[in-house]
Amino acid sequence: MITLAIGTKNPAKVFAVKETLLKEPIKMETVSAPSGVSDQPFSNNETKLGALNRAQYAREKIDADVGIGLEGGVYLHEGVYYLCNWGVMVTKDGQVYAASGLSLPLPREYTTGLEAGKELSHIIGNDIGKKDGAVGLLTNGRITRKRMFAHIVESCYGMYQFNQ
Ligand SMILES: O=P(O)(O)OP(=O)(O)OP(=O)(O)OC[C@H]1O[C@@H](n2cnc3c(O)ncnc32)[C@H](O)[C@@H]1O
Ligand SMILES: [Mg+2]
Repeated sequence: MITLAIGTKNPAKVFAVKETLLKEPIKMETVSAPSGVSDQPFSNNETKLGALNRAQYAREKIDADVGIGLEGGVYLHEGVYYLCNWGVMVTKDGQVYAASGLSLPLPREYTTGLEAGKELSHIIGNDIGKKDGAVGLLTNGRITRKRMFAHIVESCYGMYQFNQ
């Protein structure tokens, strides 16, 4: 049995981790963890760093064997803003497993607010980040934030297992 610290209280992220790793010999605990980056990350680098910071903070906070952080952001590609999503898993002995997930173009109507410094979840409203996410909205409910992050969690944990 290993212990895993989940670096967020956001239900979409927490359930993505808990449901994915349900059958594994893991004791899971959620920890409110700061990302250490902007509330609205603006690049893949910044988004990935936010996930890493949350994973490390959460793991250290409860001295767990493993920590995981998940972070959403946007980046500019060929003049269009895309959503991006990253997960990072860290271990007590310094292993780091990072994976990125679904990336989708954002419609122009949302990007004006982003450029004015607003957070995407505040532009869309309705607590979207804690529910189906922008990915859920833009895929007409087919790929929810939980499902998208579950894929990332599965990938990080798979890489962790492969290396034990
Ligand atoms: O910080 P916590 O409490 O964990 O939850 P959060 O919803 O703020 O999650 P992030 O910091 O990872 O998200 C960064 C921003 O992107 C927003 N967002 C919402 N849905 C998204 C999606 O599908 N992909 C990327 N970013 C999304 C999110 O609400 C934030 O404004
Ligand atoms: Mg946030």
